[in-house]
Amino acid sequence: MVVSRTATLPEFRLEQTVSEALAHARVGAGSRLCVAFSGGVDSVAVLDVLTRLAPRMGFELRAVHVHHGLSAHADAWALFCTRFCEVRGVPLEVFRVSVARDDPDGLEGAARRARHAALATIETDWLVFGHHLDDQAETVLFRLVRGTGVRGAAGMAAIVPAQGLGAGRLRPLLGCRRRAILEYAKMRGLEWVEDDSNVDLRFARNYLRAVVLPVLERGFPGAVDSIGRAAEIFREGEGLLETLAQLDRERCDPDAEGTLALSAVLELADARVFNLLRLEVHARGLAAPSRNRLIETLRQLRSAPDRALHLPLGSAACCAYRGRIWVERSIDQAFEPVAWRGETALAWGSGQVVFERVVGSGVALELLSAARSIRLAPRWEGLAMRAGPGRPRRSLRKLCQDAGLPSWMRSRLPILEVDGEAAWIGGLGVSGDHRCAPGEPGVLPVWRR
Ligand SMILES: Nc1ncnc2c1ncn2[C@@H]1O[C@H](COP(=O)(O)OP(=O)(O)OP(=O)(O)O)[C@@H](O)[C@H]1O
Repeated sequence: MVVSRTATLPEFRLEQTVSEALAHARVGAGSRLCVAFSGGVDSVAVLDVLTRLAPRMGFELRAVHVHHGLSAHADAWALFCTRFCEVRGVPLEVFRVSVARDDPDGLEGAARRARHAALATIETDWLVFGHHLDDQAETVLFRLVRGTGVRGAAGMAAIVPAQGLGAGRLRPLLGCRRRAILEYAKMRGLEWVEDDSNVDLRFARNYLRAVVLPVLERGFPGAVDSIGRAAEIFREGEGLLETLAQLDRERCDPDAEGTLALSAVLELADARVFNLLRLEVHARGLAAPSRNRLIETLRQLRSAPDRALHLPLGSAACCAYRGRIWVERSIDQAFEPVAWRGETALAWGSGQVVFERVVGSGVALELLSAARSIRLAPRWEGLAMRAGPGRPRRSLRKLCQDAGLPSWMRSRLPILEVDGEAAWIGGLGVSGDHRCAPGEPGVLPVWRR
């Protein structure tokens, strides 16, 4: 969505901005909206506008307030939110979260994480936030000074459609200046609360908001608008880079396991390899790797394309083995056993294991139906398996050596454990004792990394 920006904002303009954003997101009769309601002026303004639009547009409206329990005023804010919503007949839910004071991300970061985790549990079509253009500029600057790429510099999106089970996210005021929202709130005679932590300059974001941005705007009038516009251009750029990465991915012979042909990857220009690896990392929900790590990874891949490699990429790792390359969560993840009750797929680390129904191959369905316990598990003490019918039982270490699997892969292999026995091992195959006879129905696990 292209964000429309307004310098001065009489009452009707704010309402128009919000209704345009709703129209872009195709919010209409029957849509469920839930305002993330802090009680601050931004979410107060959003909730006020939406309360007036709801009867006209026919959407359902409610609100949620997250009580962090950090400020001495936290109870008073929750009470304010409750009253504000009561008067307008908007159902409000108050979530209490606990925030660790010694979190490595700092208090601010930990509170944000706890808030987002609570909001992610809300069942609604759209979560609506009060972020505005000044917030956008602050976010972009914050990321730039801390180090970011095109995705980070794109700041926040006005519309983030729902993915999977989660709600979509709407920021209908993203094109409005903070002062225009204040003006609106005063004109409507609204009340709001001021978060005392917003003035604490020890917090990096507050310092940017209260000190850096005003100085910048004095020297460069229009700086906030320019940063907002740049963010939109970065967002377009991000979309194009993603498209390019997807095209490159297709050229690199992707297989069902999510691995790519290393030779095809190495034919790409360096910047395209970095772009492709960034997409692979992002697709697994992991933090973007630093540029230095990407440069080092590519250097090693180019200098030893035949070696089994496990190269750190921040919270991810780039793995190369027998001409294939893939990205996965870095080695320090813990793999926990998980029961299989016939699901079509189970998560495994940053990937998953998909269970395909087959005939004449895979694990015999008859054995699975008669089993008392079936789990997907990491290796266990004394684990042994026959690589084929009539073959000797071999330890996991020996099986991996026979198959040329590097030792760093052993701890992460998914194993289908049927009544305490390995029936299938990811990367190695189906056990000779569990294999399906020709013409018989079977289940073939496929490990997508
Ligand atoms: N305690 C809260 N409960 C519910 N919603 C909240 C709360 N705090 C903030 N929000 C929502 O998040 C929006 C942005 O708030 P604020 O600018 O304080 O957070 P931020 O930390 O800068 O942003 P973000 O959480 O998106 O990173 C608010 O307008 C509101 O919609």
